[in-house]
Amino acid sequence: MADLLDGKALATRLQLELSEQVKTLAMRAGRPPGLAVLMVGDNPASAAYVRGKETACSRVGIASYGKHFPTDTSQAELKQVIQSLNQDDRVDGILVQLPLPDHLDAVALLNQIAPDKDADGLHPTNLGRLVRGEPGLRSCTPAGVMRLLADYQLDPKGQHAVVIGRSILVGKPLALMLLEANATVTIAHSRTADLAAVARTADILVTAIGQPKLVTPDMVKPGAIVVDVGINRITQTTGKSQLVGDVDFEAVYPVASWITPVPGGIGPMTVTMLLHNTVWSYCQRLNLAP
Ligand SMILES: Nc1nc(=O)c2c([nH]1)NC[C@@H]1CN(c3ccc(C(=O)N[C@@H](CCC(=O)O)C(=O)O)cc3)C=[N+]21
Repeated sequence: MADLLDGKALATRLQLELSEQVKTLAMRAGRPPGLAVLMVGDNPASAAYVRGKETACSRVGIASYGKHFPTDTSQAELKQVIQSLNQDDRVDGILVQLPLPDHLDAVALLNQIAPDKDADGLHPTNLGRLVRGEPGLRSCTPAGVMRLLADYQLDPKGQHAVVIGRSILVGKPLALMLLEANATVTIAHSRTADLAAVARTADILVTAIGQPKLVTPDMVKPGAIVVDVGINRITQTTGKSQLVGDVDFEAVYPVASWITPVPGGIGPMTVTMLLHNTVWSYCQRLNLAP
């Protein structure tokens, strides 16, 4: 029978700590930290996430400079907006909400963000720092996973971690962070032969796929730690919409030792790490000790 890894409770506690820290820092610096969130188009899920980020910013005293653009905004225009935010001294973090509409080249835009304002940690410079084990801005979702494990004193050292998913947003950076924490890491994905057998060897099983109920109990070693990064909105037979992860929670719960719920697991940790990154950039840029 598993215990819950309560991301929501930890996120609340960390955001409270951040708000105290920001109060003192802003007094010394004469201005609060600033985060610019760029959203293009009107995907309702993205709009909800962006609102969540803005609420969290105001909770901890970060000024948010949200910008919302119509779906048909051009690459050139967005590039210019990012360049002016790079120059804007009030802005310590810049985030481009993904996914972008099809006509836009997301990677090219992420590359425009000044690495010291890259709140999402997706710029090649920051991903390169992660590969080399140097300090830098770390991607928010994987950083949230690591912080949650650390808070529960679940040390990945010597453990076999299996990450299902190889995205730049989650799977790849998370595999590197687990490696940095001395886990033995396997990255599995849609072409992995006998995924169930690979998953079953995991002491720490992380899924970041975006497929409801992908992880069933036969894929989980008894006593494993299960971290569910999936965020899937499904419509129940009753017509109600519900947020679920990649793990068949009810069925896996009895097999695992620790498990993250969805909602209330990694989602709130992701937002908290974004705030943390913004404050970190602010301290670096202003030469403040945090
Ligand atoms: N550049 C970029 N960076 C991102 O970090 C990024 C992104 N684009 N695009 C979309 C994904 C998704 N994402 C979530 C963040 C918080 C919750 C979250 O807080 N979820 C709550 C529930 C929220 C609800 O009920 O809708 C929870 O899991 O408890 C979910 C998903 C960040 N993303």
